[in-house]
Amino acid sequence: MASPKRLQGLTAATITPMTPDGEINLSVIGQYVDYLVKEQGVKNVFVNGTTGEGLALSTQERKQLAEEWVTKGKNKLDHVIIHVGALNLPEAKEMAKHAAVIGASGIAAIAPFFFKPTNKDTLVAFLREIASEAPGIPFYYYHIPSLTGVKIRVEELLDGIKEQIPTFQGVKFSDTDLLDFAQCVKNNKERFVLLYGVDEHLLSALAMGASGAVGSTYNYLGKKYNLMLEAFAKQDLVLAQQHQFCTGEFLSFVFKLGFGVAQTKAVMSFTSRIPMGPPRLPLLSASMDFIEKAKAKMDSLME
Ligand SMILES: CC(=O)N[C@H](C=O)[C@@H](O)[C@H](O)[C@H](O)CO
Ligand SMILES: CC(=O)C(=O)O
Repeated sequence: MASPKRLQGLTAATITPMTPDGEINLSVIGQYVDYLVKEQGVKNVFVNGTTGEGLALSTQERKQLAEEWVTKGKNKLDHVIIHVGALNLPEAKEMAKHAAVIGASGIAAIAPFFFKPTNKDTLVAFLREIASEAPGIPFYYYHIPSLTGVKIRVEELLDGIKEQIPTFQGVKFSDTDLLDFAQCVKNNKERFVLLYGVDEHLLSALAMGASGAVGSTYNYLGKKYNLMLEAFAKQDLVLAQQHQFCTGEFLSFVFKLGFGVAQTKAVMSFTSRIPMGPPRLPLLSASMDFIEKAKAKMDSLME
């Protein structure tokens, strides 16, 4: 699926569907692809990331999911990016190689977060080992310091990275440091794709020059966010704000109830009517109370 087109617009960070007893459920992924494309207008996916509980899955499960997304996305999706980050290099490399073999459009990796890289050079050395297993497809760095604890600034990381990692293509920037993000855009807009990953702040990142966005809420609010991207492209800031405020109202509401990957699975289940199943421990399923309230709020906003 090597796509000549540069990644832009919205990318859904996919949820990993599970059966009621906690096995990965590959059988609904075909339906999931159709839902994203037809109902949300989202044609790019980021598989096995945070939302996909990638770090709670075995390597075998991650490879099966990657294959299913690539297979079912053929001729429907523009980009299938596989997150291959792991705490150990051998498995990360194995998944990178596998992603290339099955025809993924790109790979991404987070920084390892148990033994952490303490400086830019060790992080680049780690990422380079992974990227070199998939020399024919783009590599993206997934920056999510709130979860990895690795706070090396992306501005610094990008300086000279192409010389070290020839397939380096961009960053999924899941942080609220918009100064760091702006510096990345300023220094690299022509060379790299800079994807913003905090959905509720996307409009601010667009103002800073983001190339696109990767996030969990584009699974079920993609249509709204696409309207926002359109309004922004037409320089209709007032309309763009209205769309950001609408999705923001939903998120602000669910944040107060307690919101994370488990709740995202529940919201996607009632929005798409595709059963996403429970999350895997240590995450716990969303409560019935959460589901009822979140659904009522969604219905009131989308009518
Ligand atoms: C921590 C986390 O999961 N971040 C996601 C992507 O990076 C976002 O898409 C959020 O889920 C979203 O912005 C809602 O807070
Ligand atoms: C949100 C996001 O991009 C991820 O789940 O990895």
